[in-house]
Amino acid sequence: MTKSLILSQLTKTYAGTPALRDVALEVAPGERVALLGHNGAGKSTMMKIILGLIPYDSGQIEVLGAAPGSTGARAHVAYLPENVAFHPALSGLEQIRHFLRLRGLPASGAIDLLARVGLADAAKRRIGTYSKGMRQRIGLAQALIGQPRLLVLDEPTSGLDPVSRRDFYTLLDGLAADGAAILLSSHALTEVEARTDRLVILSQGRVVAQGTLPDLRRAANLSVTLHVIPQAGAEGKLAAALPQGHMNGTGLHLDVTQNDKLPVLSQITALKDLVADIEITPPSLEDIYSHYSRRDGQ
Ligand SMILES: Nc1ncnc2c1ncn2[C@@H]1O[C@H](COP(=O)(O)OP(=O)(O)OP(=O)(O)O)[C@@H](O)[C@H]1O
Repeated sequence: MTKSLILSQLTKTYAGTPALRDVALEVAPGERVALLGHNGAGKSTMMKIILGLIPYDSGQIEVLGAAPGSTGARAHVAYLPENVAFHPALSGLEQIRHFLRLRGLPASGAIDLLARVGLADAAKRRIGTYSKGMRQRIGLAQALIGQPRLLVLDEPTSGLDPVSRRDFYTLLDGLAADGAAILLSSHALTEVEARTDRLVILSQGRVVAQGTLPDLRRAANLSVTLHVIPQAGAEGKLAAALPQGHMNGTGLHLDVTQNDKLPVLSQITALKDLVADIEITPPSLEDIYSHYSRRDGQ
């Protein structure tokens, strides 16, 4: 399948300070990819290069089979910047009509776009009276103009409440199901874990990990937490049988490596007269993210 976005060996330096180093990344049609990274990791720089807003030093980049910023690429790429700013005196409807006219499209499509982002009722109110989440949704309506085939979204859910976030991801699911490729940056690890297909972790301008969450979890080989809840009165015997753990208020806590997980679990199951229950907690995305960021000297 032809990829919607291909970056290879992409390098960018600002006045001697490297912002992207040898970055390789591909996004396929219908794929939702989350770009994660600490402040200053290079996420916005990568997005601006994809949009053709700033030049890069070396490497290759193909956006929908064309050069970034070329007419061919721009016709089908949508961008939602981190801080969207609109004219406060215009209503939502006037603003979207204006964007449609700029793209040479009929202004009559504005109300449908506003309805898709849940702003139909507020369409005639001035943007100056909108909440931050509503302004973000105007930005999203603007990004949906012209049925884009690649969406580049810089922290699109920052400032949105939980219900608006869920609605936003539902909208993205529909776009991806129709074949749009989506690249979004975020610091909200839990939500991207659930709502995207692949994670790319940038650290100091380098891609330090990419894959599905299970891929990253396996590669990071972080420990799994086991919480063993003793039968009433069996706390002492359980602690003696599993000296590698430590007792806390509700049970015995053990951190085990992936390799030790099954042997330790069978050791615990053999103690069934002492054990009431076991809870197994795999490493979270936060743990995995810190692991890769630390590995790169953070
Ligand atoms: N115009 C610029 N001139 C000089 N340095 C810049 C410029 N823009 C970005 N940088 C530097 O490039 C690096 C990458 O910045 P970038 O904004 O791409 O990071 P980011 O991952 O988007 O960060 P954040 O999560 O804070 O938005 C940082 O060290 C930043 O200081």
